[in-house]
Amino acid sequence: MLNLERIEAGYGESMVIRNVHLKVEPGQVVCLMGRNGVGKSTLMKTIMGLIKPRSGTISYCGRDITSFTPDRRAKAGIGYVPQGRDIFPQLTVEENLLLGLEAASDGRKRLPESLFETFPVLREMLQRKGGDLSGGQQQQLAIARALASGPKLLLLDEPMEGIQPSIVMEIEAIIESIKRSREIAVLLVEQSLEFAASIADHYYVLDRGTIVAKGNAEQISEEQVRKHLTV
Ligand SMILES: Nc1ncnc2c1ncn2[C@@H]1O[C@H](COP(=O)(O)OP(=O)(O)OP(=O)(O)O)[C@@H](O)[C@H]1O
Repeated sequence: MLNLERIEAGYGESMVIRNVHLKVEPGQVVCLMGRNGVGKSTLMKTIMGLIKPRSGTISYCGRDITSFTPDRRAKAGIGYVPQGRDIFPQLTVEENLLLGLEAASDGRKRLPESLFETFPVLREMLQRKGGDLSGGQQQQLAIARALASGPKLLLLDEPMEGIQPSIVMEIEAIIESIKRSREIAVLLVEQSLEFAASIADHYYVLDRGTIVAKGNAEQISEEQVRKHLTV
């Protein structure tokens, strides 16, 4: 459903992403791994349309979306949770969630009930300011906001970063439940090899902007980890 071919992207003169080919099939969880600073977030932003690739093509559900604005990509069914969450701290939880609905292509105006089944804590906090939530709750809000519009592909950039261990398990459980439904494909930037190996159908390892390893999650080898993932 998502197909990147020969993607090159960067900032100004500096080229960060080089010749990246990557695929996500419907309902799959695909993990993107790599050390800090190798270009994972840059690649996610390029998929979402926040950075224009210098060359290459991005197709989604058989359509070339390389020239689409981020807004059009969201309407086409791509949800994005950036690194650092990016919720609106001054708005209530409900207002944050309603903003997520703007990307809905089916014109829905109400938050789906299923959202609160997945994130019961958010129902209790609907009138609280986003900024008053804990880090883990903000992350849940950011994921829920991206899911509110009913995307078919969810881009999750390091959702466990900076979150206390007990909440990490909750976020992992949410990603597992998304996977079980097989209705939404997930491209997940993840540092924990253990979680990546347990959840991913496929993985890609990025090193200095290039894909240096890929395969089924059970194929991740000790050697690849040593070479490309440990600092
Ligand atoms: N806005 C920007 N302008 C210029 N260079 C940038 C910008 N954002 C990131 N970079 C550079 O691009 C490279 C890749 O950064 P990126 O954030 O994509 O890496 P990453 O793999 O996601 O790392 P991390 O895990 O630390 O977030 C780094 O060298 C970084 O300094």
